[in-house]
Amino acid sequence: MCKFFVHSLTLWKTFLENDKIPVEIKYLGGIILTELDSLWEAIQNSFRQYTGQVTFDNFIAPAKPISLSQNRLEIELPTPMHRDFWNKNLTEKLKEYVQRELGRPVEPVYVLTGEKAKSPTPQNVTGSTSNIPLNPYYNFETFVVGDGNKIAHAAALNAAERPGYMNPLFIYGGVGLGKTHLMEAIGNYMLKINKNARVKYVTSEEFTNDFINSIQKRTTEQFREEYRNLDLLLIDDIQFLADKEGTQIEFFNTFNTLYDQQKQIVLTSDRMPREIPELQDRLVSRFMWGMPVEITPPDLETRIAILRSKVEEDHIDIGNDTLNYIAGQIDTNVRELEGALTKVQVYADLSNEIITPHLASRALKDFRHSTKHRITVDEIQKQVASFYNITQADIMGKKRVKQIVMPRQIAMYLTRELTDYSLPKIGKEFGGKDHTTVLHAIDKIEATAKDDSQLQKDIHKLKDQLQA
Ligand SMILES: Nc1ncnc2c1ncn2[C@@H]1O[C@H](COP(=O)(O)OP(=O)(O)OP(=O)(O)O)[C@@H](O)[C@H]1O
Repeated sequence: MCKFFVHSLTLWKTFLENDKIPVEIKYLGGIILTELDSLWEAIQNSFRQYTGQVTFDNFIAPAKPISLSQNRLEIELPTPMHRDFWNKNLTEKLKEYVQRELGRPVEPVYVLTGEKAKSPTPQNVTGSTSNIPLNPYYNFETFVVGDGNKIAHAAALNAAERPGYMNPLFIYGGVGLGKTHLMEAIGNYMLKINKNARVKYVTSEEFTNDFINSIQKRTTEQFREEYRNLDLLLIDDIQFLADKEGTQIEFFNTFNTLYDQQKQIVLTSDRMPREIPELQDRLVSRFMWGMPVEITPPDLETRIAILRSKVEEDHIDIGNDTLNYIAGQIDTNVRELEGALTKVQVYADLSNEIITPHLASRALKDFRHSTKHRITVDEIQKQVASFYNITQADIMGKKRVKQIVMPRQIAMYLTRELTDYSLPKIGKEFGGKDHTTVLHAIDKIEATAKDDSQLQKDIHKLKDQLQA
């Protein structure tokens, strides 16, 4: 980079900072990336893993970051419905991702195109000690009970009414099926009964960050004080503790302290405790002490009931025939179902038409295509494991025997082929392996398959099964 250019950048940076807009500028092969650009790119990548394609295309892609200051991120959205959707479904994840990227909490502010920013509306819950405030919408009243979630719902209600009785409550299941909703419902219930209840909701990544920060700042005593004096500890996505040995030890001690005091612990995960790779046996066994409960995808009737409850709540005028149509199109997960409903509303609003099944079919015309091809790493691992008669834990573990190494490499290869995961992300999903291990696995399978017709057939069969 020439001297003059560096000087100009420095001046520009100084100018922006003096104007109280701290902006980090990076020069990447001819493109100037501000802190905001690179932050937004990282956030979009995280959302890509979290939501389905439809939600991403319709709600995340149209959002534009406008400015970033010490504690405020301004985002422009095209319609009020987009703002509602972000408020209801994406804000907490956004805050979590920003905190992870910047290492500081930032409050998002949504601005509609052509509208000036209003002050942020933090949703803090009185009495909660959480870093992440509970979402007041996630309560038992708004949770629709159906076949796939009735046991989990009953167990969650029981944990809320009789804390410590069934401990821990471990809720597991696929993406967007209501695990966080149920978990936070327990917290909201407890705070309704007693507004001074000490409730803490964090993701396992945040627990890890808090722990690491406390070591760095020499405040582990404070950390322990905070996590071990609670009435209710809610930890979301516990599977991400997988390869974090030190954090697992700390969590083990936190768990024991709360458990001994009969304080309720609620954990969610995308899989059963024993299927979480590299989770210490003593944690696996503790997670099984209470009652692991699964949430499975909702059947058609439950999906229709969920849509009805959403439109009633938001006072939206949509006929049952349209709701039935939407519910028939989306059988992936409830987050996608909500996304589809909002998409139909936005479409009707923009085209100034009333909502009918025909309009819904136009609005959702790309939906089937985009959801059908969304395959998860979990599905790939399970499918490959059962194909080769080994377990998912073998696929994610470290055993070097031949019967396991090859299927593991095939699973990594298929993940690269069938998802948009990066090499480091694949490594993480396979029990915290390095990206070079993943690259080696992919190269190995590609090279072997060239001359091995049986391997080619196996890969084809697996792909067909996964895409069916
Ligand atoms: N049974 C239900 N009734 C009403 N709303 C539901 C139900 N199940 C899920 N939802 C809604 O679907 C959306 C996704 O749910 P939630 O975030 O709890 O899923 P999750 O299982 O935690 O997903 P992830 O694994 O991606 O974190 C939320 O807006 C939630 O309110």
